[in-house]
Amino acid sequence: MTQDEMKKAAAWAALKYVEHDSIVGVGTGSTVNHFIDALATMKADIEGAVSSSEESTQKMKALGIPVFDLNSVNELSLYVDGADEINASMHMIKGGGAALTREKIVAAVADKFICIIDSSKQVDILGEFPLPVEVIPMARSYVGRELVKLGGDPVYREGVITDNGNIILDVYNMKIMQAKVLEKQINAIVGVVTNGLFAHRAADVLLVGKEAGVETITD
Ligand SMILES: O=C[C@H](O)[C@H](O)[C@H](O)COP(=O)(O)O
Repeated sequence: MTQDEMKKAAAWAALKYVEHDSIVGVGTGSTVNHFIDALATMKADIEGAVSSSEESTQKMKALGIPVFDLNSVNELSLYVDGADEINASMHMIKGGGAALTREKIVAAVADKFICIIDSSKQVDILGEFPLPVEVIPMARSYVGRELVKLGGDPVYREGVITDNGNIILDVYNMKIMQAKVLEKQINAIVGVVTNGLFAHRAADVLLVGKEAGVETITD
């Protein structure tokens, strides 16, 4: 099985959590793209989706899945998204595709977060994958200096502007032992919109695509 086939297997396994007539929170990325393909097969059975990025919105609209503004939705039973890394506490690093802020917002509203990954994303310690931080452009240098004080090596992601008009700093060389603490510390830096640690809003169910099939892990 290729890595993409493992992503696809995990993504299709998430379909069974989708409730009849519901509005589904949809993440962003190559794994979620498989989920959107899967969701399209039951579009007549759901009300629609709330999207976490322009990329996912375009794909869903092209497949005929109605996309709702989050402000018009009172509750979401489900949010389905991938991750760049996830540990045994279901804490994640996300934002490899620069969609972290909208993902965090939609995930915050949802009752249940289903994380879909291939097995390469499971780690013992978070931080091998550089931690994305969305930053207001004029604060880039200041936030960079503050991130160095926290022990990281921030690198400006050249040529990337988020859906919210901001920039991304990727923080290298962080061995993240206390994800909740670090998530808060980084978010407290003025000029940071949010960071890609999802520890306060961790995953509830993890679906891992593996050679042998899809493993389900619950918190
Ligand atoms: O900004 C992007 C998201 O956080 C993605 O969920 C994450 O990067 C995983 O993406 P992929 O499924 O492409 O590995």
